[in-house]
Amino acid sequence: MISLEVIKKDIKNIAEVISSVLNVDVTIVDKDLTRIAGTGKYRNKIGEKVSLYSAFRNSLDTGKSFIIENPRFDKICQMCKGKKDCKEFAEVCCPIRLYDKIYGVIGLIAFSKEQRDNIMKNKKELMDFLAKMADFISSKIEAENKSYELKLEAKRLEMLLNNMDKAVVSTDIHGNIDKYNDKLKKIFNLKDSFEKDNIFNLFSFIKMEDIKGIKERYKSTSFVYKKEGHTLRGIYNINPIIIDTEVKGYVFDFIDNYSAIKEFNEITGADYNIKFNNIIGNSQLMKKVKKEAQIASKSSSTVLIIGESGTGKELFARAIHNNSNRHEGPFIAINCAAIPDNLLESELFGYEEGAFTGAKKGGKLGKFELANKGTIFLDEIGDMSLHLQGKLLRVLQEREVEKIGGKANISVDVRIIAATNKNLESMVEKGEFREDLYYRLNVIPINIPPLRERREDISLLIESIIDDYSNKLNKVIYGIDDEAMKRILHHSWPGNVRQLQNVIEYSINMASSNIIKYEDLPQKLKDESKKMFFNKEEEITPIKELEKKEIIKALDKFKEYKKDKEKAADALGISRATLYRKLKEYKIN
Ligand SMILES: Nc1ncnc2c1ncn2[C@@H]1O[C@H](COP(=O)(O)OP(=O)(O)OP(=O)(O)O)[C@@H](O)[C@H]1O
Repeated sequence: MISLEVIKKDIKNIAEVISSVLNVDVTIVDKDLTRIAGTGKYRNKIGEKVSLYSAFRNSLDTGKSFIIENPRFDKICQMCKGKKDCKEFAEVCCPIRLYDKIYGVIGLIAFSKEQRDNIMKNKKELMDFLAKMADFISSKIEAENKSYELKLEAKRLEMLLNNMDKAVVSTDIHGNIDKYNDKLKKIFNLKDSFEKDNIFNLFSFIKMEDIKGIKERYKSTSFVYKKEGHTLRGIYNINPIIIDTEVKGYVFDFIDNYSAIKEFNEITGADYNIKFNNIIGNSQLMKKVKKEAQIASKSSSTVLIIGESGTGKELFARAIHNNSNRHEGPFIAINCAAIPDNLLESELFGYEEGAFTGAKKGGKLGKFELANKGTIFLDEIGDMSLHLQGKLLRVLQEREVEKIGGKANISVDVRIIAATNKNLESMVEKGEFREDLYYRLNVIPINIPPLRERREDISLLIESIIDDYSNKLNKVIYGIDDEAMKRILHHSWPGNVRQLQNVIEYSINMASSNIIKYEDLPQKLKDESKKMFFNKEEEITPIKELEKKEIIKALDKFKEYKKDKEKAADALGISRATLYRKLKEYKIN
């Protein structure tokens, strides 16, 4: 809510007009009872506060207009401290209102009988006139409010624009620059005079034909900007400003390569922060692998990670990147098996505008370009076609990328980590994988052992997975009982850690107590246990151990009952006395 002070020049003029028309003294106060305008005797008192118990206060509080015909005797005057010395013959108050808010009061004061008679003669006309004057002031307030709101909005937008990660510029339909943010000047290194320029002159990679007729956001076109030794690569979008189906202008937003990579990583939900201590495993085998990977992280040579599916190959690749001197650069992962060959080529190497039918305007940045100064993780490299293997080999040898349809090669500074669950050596023998590429990739091989070869790690992994998933699933699970653990330890874990995660997630869902029990495990795992019962290879459990386990199970089952021991003995098919004897024998409390 603005104060009348803001429009005091107008208010003073209005006070003078009223005074000269009605031949009485005029005072106009704001909502804090500060005199904003005054005529005659009150001219010298502008800026002072009027009495807290005055008629003005009454008008401000009630929002009503009134005439005090008999000052000192009127009800309103009873609280007034200046009552005794009051020289007024009459007083009129009219609030200044805009919608439901009162901004101040116009007051007329008669200091002579003649002035009072004047007021009393034309009461109605006078009140109408004052109401009109109050409305006039209100309209000024409204205009001022609007201009204040506009200023505030403009400031807000300016702050928003300048705090954006993207560089932004808006133009009219002819491309004349209108507004822009600080980031635009910064990333393109622009001189002040650029504002008078036209977007097509400023950025030659944007063509008038590109924006003509576009009715919706034109997305992710890559650009290269070169001027006076300053080069910038990135992606831009064109957003038409549409009002009532008509295009009125455009907003262009730009992100540089580095931000594009960050955006890419956010889209894929990549976890940036994997470190070696996030990789669980204390077995001798894992300790050895972690040590090798730590050494590899300090080198820039190519790493080939070999391991079955779900053993943590990507986890290792991320930890290597995060522990390397490239950790501030991007980590770009791409699964070579998940993308059809022709698309994989443009994903990896990008293409120039017009490289093929259907190619996007402005072309496309490849993952190698995006990974510049960072690491590219080529997962499932064994699934890459021989044609792409050849292109990849060239990148490894020349450290340059050849874009599809590109005239010049682009040099890149990328560390390559490849991974496979296939036996590349036998693929080489069969002619399915290029031998030269295999040797280029296999500079530092890291073999991740499958879970079945490091069963010592299983309980640690389970602990961490339980922590993780009970949080995610909002359940309180403290651990796993011996029987369930034994079953898990005997499983062959073809899906490795990923499969273990699935089994624990399932069991946490099924668990009806705070401990995962055998019955909570997936049926497939339990069925295997039955099969194992008949398997001669399996170790034999001593009868006494089986008996002890069944007794514990029965006690646990009936622990909530008053006659728990009696019920447990019944279920076990033994007498209570025998149960007590066995509890003593097996030292069960
Ligand atoms: N040692 C480990 N400690 C903690 N979590 C692990 C470990 N190994 C694997 N994981 C987890 O198991 C899952 C699978 O790991 P990851 O994707 O790294 O395996 P991968 O070998 O790359 O699998 P694929 O070959 O199928 O791509 C992930 O959720 C990962 O966090």
